[in-house]
Amino acid sequence: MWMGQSSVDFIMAGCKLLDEGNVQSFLDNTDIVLTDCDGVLWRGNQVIPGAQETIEKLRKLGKKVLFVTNNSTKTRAEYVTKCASLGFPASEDEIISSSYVTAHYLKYIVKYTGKVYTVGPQGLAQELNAVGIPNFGTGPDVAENWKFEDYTTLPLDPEVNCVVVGFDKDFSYVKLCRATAYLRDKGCLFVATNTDTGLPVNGRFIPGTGTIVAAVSEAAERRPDIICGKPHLPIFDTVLKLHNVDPKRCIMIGDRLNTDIELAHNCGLGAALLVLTGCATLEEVRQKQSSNSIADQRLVPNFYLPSLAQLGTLIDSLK
Ligand SMILES: O=C(O)[C@H](O)[C@H](O)COP(=O)(O)O
Ligand SMILES: [Mg+2]
Repeated sequence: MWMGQSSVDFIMAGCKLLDEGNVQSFLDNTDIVLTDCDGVLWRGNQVIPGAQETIEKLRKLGKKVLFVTNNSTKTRAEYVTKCASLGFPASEDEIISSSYVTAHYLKYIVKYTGKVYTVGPQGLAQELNAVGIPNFGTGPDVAENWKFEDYTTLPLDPEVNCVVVGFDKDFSYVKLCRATAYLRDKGCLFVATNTDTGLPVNGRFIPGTGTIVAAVSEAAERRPDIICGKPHLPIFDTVLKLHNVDPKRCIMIGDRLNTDIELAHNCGLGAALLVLTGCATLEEVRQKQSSNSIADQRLVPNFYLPSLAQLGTLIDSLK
């Protein structure tokens, strides 16, 4: 059942239901709403009921809404099209995707000048192209009648000094071998767009980018040097570069504790609101809430709602 618990029989000290008693101060302390996409606004191409209306109401209240997604499958321009088609009109600069963040981080922060071997989607390849970073690897790559000795003769491009892993629906054993061959050289940079383990699509959970990153990590016996998406800083650094916001006046609305909610803690945002239409459950929040580990406490949201629709209803109650 997607819509979370119908009633909650426990009150969690650190995490409160957003309600008519606290929503006014919640909104008064907010100028910028960073909203996650998969699991908050939509699941695959299925819009979550009430999400469009709530985004519209937030904008009517004068809040700047930014779409901050770990999804690396599209360029920002393609996200503008997707958002418009699903009823969330947005400009490119209002969309901060892990594909865009990864390309810009490599170009302008790492100042990477070589070629990239990409285990990832077209959207990521196009964002890398847009900043002038040559890359290859996207698309199907399978070997018929594979023999193990083929692995030792895989041609490696000497100009590749970075492997980037994103959401790759064409992931294959051959790609795993190529990525591993490059990454066995410790001087080759290992970059991941994000490490979400799964995402909600049309009522099912499908394996996320994190499962592909984990396969490459295990085979190469190393962890990514850089992870660009939530909860890591590069994606919020990009928000700051594009919009120069005050983190304390930002709230993060998300469906996953170890990306959306943890980002809020990592970046000192004003508050984090969890909605129960995607990955996380209240039981998970309760477990983190009652844990003694600081790492777990950083996954606890300030507020929760069954879905974004209820925030729209609360906004109506203020009139
Ligand atoms: O597997 C992935 O890449 C992620 O699960 C997915 O794309 C998350 O997107 P978000 O919830 O950040 O919009
Ligand atoms: Mg999500």
